[in-house]
Amino acid sequence: MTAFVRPRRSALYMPGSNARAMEKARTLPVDAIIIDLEDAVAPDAKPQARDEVAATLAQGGFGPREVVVRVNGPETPWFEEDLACMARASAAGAGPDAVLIPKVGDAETLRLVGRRLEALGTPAALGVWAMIETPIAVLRALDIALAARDPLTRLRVLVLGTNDLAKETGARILPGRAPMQAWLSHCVLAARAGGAEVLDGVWNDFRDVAGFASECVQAADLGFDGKTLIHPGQIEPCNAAFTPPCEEITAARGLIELFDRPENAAKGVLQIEGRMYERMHADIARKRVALADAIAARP
Ligand SMILES: CC(C)(COP(=O)(O)OP(=O)(O)OC[C@H]1O[C@@H](n2cnc3c(N)ncnc32)[C@H](O)[C@@H]1OP(=O)(O)O)[C@@H](O)C(=O)NCCC(=O)NCCSC(=O)C[C@H](O)C(=O)O
Ligand SMILES: [Mg+2]
Repeated sequence: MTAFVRPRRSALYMPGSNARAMEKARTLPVDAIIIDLEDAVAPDAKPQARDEVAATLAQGGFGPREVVVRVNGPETPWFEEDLACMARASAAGAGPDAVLIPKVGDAETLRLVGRRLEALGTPAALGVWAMIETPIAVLRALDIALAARDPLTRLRVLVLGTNDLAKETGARILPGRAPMQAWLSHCVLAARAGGAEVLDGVWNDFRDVAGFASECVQAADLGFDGKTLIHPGQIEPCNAAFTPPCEEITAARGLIELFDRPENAAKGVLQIEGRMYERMHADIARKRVALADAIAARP
């Protein structure tokens, strides 16, 4: 049986106070949208934005796009009502697919969120994503990611917050991201160890499409499942970088077929045109084919 694959190549943030952006999101070729109630919404506008987001969710119309709402953090005065509002929407069948918790500092925070969701009677379909965007979160990334194994936490995806990381550490945001590469790779490793997916941070200079495209390729090379975005102009280069190329998928199907042949049933290793392939390469090929098929099945 093939596991269900949900492409998360591109996840576009938009302020929960921007009705035009949320309307536009219904037509954009993006895999996920992240409606923000945290940093993109000014403190005085938060209660109204929360109501508008609930109304937008009730209208629906997002099709296959995964819908995520970034709530304010547990230490803020808005958290309880943000979470309660999403729990009510979810119970009414009009909730997001997940809530994104900002500035998660430890696994206990995720258990606290899980317990609140349970207490609010939130359907199990509502998942949790966690932002890794503080020095302590990067240092504890493994512990946080391992929380994905505890069903109480509902944790599915880690999301890097590279702007907050730059703010907290003093590291510069440079092309190629040398100052942050070790942290990025550490978070990818942690996510894989815990069984969560992991999305890269945003590229702020949204008019620089070439620079953005090369950062997407870097993120895919590092092992991220996708990247978070701030502008619709970033969607297509991002999807392109995280979509397995046709030639790769043709070769992957060939490799799977070769290992599946009866005459190769007892073989652990094959050579094709001077290159070694083990069964682990067929496993990688199966994953890539499953992702490509899931992308191709999108409307
Ligand atoms: C950055 C922006 C403020 C720029 O907006 P704008 O000046 O309106 O751009 P354009 O004129 O080029 O927009 C063209 C059309 O596209 C629509 N649009 C723009 N952005 C979005 C969007 N994000 N989602 C959906 N639609 C969008 C405009 O409405 C225009 O449409 P039309 O009317 O048809 O012409 C803006 O892009 C923006 O607000 N971006 C998101 C900002 C945000 O959410 N920031 C918070 C998350 S990022 C973060 O916090 C990262 C993390 O926590 C960390 O620490 O790193
Ligand atoms: Mg942030």
